[in-house]
Amino acid sequence: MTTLTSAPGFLLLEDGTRFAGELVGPATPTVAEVVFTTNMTGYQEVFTDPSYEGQIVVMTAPMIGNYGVNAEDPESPAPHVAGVIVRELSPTYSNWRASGDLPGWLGEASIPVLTEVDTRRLTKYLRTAGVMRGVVGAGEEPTADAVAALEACPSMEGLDLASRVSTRKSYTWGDPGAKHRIIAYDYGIKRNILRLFEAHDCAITVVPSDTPAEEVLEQAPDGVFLSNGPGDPAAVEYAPAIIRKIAESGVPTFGICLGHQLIGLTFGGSTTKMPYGHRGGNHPVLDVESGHVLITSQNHGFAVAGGREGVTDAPALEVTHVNLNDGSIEGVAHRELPVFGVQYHPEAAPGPHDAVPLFDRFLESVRGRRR
Ligand SMILES: NC(=O)CC[C@H](N)C(=O)O
Repeated sequence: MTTLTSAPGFLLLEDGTRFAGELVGPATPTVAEVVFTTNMTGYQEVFTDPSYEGQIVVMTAPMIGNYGVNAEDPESPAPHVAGVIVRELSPTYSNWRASGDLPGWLGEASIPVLTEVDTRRLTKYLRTAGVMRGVVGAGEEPTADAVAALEACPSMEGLDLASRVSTRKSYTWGDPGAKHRIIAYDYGIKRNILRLFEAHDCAITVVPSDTPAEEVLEQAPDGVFLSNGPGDPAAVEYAPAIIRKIAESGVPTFGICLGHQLIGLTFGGSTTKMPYGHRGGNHPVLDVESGHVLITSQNHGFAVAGGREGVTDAPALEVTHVNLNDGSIEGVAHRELPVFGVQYHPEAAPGPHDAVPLFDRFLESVRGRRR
């Protein structure tokens, strides 16, 4: 068990609002966009989800760390969050799966944790004022270097972080003899997506985010997957042209989160930054066709522009899912091509499994195309 050593620390938001806490981990100022997630469990999955690259995550669950960490839960090889803010960081843990403690695991990755923070006040503030950049640092008062670092921190809008986290080399996942061959564009892919494809009898080749469409089509995949990922979707400027070529070839194409947003951009739509995004495991989503409501896992700060009536400037797409809290677009499908995307996370990890059948829906279109 790591002995927790903490010193007074602070969070300073870009509008000057300050929150006091106790800093565990590196004392050098850490700057990033400050967002909150309402997941009650699954902190290791959250911290390793590449879509959280470049973000300091506030956990609204009041105690974090009490079941430790293990080798199976990470969604990628290492944590991606820039920092973590909690009400209480548990000094002890207990779970039959645990192989270590959370502070030690975050410490190894040099990720600061600001604990003893009034996370309820902070979350309510971000919900009203909107998410913004912030700096976490050591001391009772923000130091000059922390303020300077905050001023130099780029805005999330316009940032292409997907290219930063994407694999540099392609790799395979699953049994090479599996029934279906899927090529997955990696903008920041989560392991549970790969696991679910594997469980659906797929062999997956994961390719870098800028792989030319021709290279993918040459391999005659049964389906193409566009992954989740961090940053501003509109900043991944090379992606829409690639996706258009793949989609127009008739290969079934499925996108999750960033992948879904890129489908929106490919067919003429735009994306907008949301005031505070959707992050958590309890977001109600209406499946427009069936009228069923799914409780979904979410993690995004941008959305495809439009609403239930349609995707703005993209008449080729129909809206298949909408968020019941704010009416935002949660799913789109191409009216003629076998292409669809969802804003939420059917792979969960963490979160509810209501939407897992979407993988079957994708594989139905894959099978439909095979002779
Ligand atoms: N999980 C994701 O793929 C997130 C997509 C995008 N980075 C957003 O914040 O909206």
